[in-house]
Amino acid sequence: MTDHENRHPRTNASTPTLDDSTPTLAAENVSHRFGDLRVLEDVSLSVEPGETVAVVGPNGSGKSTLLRFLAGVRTPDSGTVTQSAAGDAPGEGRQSGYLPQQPEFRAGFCLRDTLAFYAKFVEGADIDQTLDQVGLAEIRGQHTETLSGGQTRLLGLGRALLGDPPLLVLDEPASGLDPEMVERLFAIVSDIASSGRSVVLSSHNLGPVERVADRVLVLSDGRVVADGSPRELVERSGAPDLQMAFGTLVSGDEDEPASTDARRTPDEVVEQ
Ligand SMILES: Nc1ncnc2c1ncn2[C@@H]1O[C@H](COP(=O)(O)OP(=O)(O)OP(=O)(O)O)[C@@H](O)[C@H]1O
Repeated sequence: MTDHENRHPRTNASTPTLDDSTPTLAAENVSHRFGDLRVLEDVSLSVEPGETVAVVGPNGSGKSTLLRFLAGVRTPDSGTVTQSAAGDAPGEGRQSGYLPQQPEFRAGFCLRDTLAFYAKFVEGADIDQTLDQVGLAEIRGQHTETLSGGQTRLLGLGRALLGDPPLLVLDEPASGLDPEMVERLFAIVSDIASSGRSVVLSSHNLGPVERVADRVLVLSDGRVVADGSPRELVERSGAPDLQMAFGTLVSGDEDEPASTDARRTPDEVVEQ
């Protein structure tokens, strides 16, 4: 995503409303092709205020493509995406924050100046508090080009959090983070959701997803093959936990007991 897209996301955003029953985000029958490749087919999704929805699935199943559409930085071939800032969630004026899978920042600027640049486009952003929230306060003076992959992702998370938007769309926010930061990241997500904001994230970290997500959408080859609470999906698959249920859910064999395939860890599925 370009800096321009980050500052001026294109969405079908509707006028913010005070009606609590309005979903923060609604996607209906989203389909998309890249040339001959069908990447998404009839994906529908609704996210309520305060809800955390995780999109999971194997590599190439369409998660990032879907999240770009949900964030409003790209438009699908067909279907609609509507963002509606509902209730009294904070962040009036900015409907969503987006963390792309590979956040990029201009070299030669320190972290604080970088967030200060983006904060100019956002009402009520607190740069120091945001740097503290994502665990980068101590290196606020460091230049962006000297950051590790995980630190760059945390800075991207900080950019998405600026101004407390009512909707956060986070593409693999935990990728490349050490175990402590993974826990911190999912704790931040929990805090955000408990303050009434909505989060859609994609992740291969199914342990934290099972603990934090209210709903899990499982994509396989661009289709939704399962959608439910972590507990529902685990029970439906017959596996002991979401990580073990993954293979069964992706293959659509939920009536079968957890197979050997289901016992592959997400990492094994990812790194095939
Ligand atoms: N710009 C593009 N042009 C052509 N094909 C694309 C493009 N972007 C993505 N694809 C293809 O679309 C499919 C879905 O990609 P996407 O990045 O959405 O998957 P993903 O589920 O996020 O994967 P991962 O877990 O590896 O990040 C893949 O087959 C990918 O190669």
